Amino acid sequence: MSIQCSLTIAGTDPSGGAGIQADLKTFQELKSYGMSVVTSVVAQNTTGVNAVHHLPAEMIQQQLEAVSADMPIDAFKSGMIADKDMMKVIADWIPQISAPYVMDPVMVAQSGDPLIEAESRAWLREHLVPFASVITPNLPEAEDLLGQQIETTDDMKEAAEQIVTKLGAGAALVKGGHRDGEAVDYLFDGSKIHSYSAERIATNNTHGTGCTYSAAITAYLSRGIDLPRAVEKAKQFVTAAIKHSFDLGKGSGPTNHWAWKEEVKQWKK
Ligand SMILES: Nc1ncnc2c1ncn2[C@@H]1O[C@H](COP(=O)(O)OP(=O)(O)OP(=O)(O)O)[C@@H](O)[C@H]1O
Ligand SMILES: Cc1ncc(COP(=O)(O)O)c(N)n1
Repeated sequence: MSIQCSLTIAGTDPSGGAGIQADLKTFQELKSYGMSVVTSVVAQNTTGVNAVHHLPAEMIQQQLEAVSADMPIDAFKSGMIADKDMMKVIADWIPQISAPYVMDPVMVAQSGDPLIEAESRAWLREHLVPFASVITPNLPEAEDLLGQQIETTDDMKEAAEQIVTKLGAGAALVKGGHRDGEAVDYLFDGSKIHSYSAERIATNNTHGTGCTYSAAITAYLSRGIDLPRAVEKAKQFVTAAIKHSFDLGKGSGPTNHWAWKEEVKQWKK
């Protein structure tokens, strides 16, 4: 039996809704063998972040080498990369890997807690973004990357295009989760804009939606599905996960990684 493999390079969430834990659940659901390199151990739950312990860059390098020396990597993603030293070892490692790279440029948790050092953002933009096959910023992250405000639909499309043409990413998916109305995301794939729309679900349980979405794109890419279609399928996956999210914890609850199976049955009817 042949199996494709996905790797996540990210921080942890012991409450299981975001970070590495969300990524591995998503890979498993989408039939890609899941592997992980931990960047930071984060003591967090649905209400916020209590403490963070960053692993030494050397240890991240050792994990990357351990996994890539032995295992096939058909696609990989990154989430929380807190500082420049970590970014550097990842940037040095990437050229050996010939697989699609999905970058979720995680900057703050939904609770507002910062997950990346302010002074390392420029390094990420200049040295890591150009390696990304696709980058998946939410609106505040896209604003930070480009240093400009994004308000209208046209601004979002233009931002996706500029992240490719000015910052050098292969493709950019600007997500509209933080706007009102329909949840619409725009992908610029280097030649055209694709839009992905879903009903906005009235829920507070959106902890880890960005992690789940980028992990789903990674899993589909690992299986050889092309980017516009991988995003389309990942959007269906994350929408189902939000729609059937769990009222767990006292804050913003986690999404439901099993829900897509029920939804798929509905779509096929
Ligand atoms: N209430 C909602 N209803 C439907 N779709 C949503 C909702 N909130 C977010 N989404 C969708 O979920 C995906 C993740 O988007 P979002 O902009 O929330 O990412 P994010 O802010 O990076 O996530 P995170 O909360 O993990 O940081 C996008 O496809 C977005 O359109
Ligand atoms: C380790 C880690 N990575 C990413 C997020 C973002 O997820 P959210 O914005 O939903 O809290 C998080 N909370 N923790």
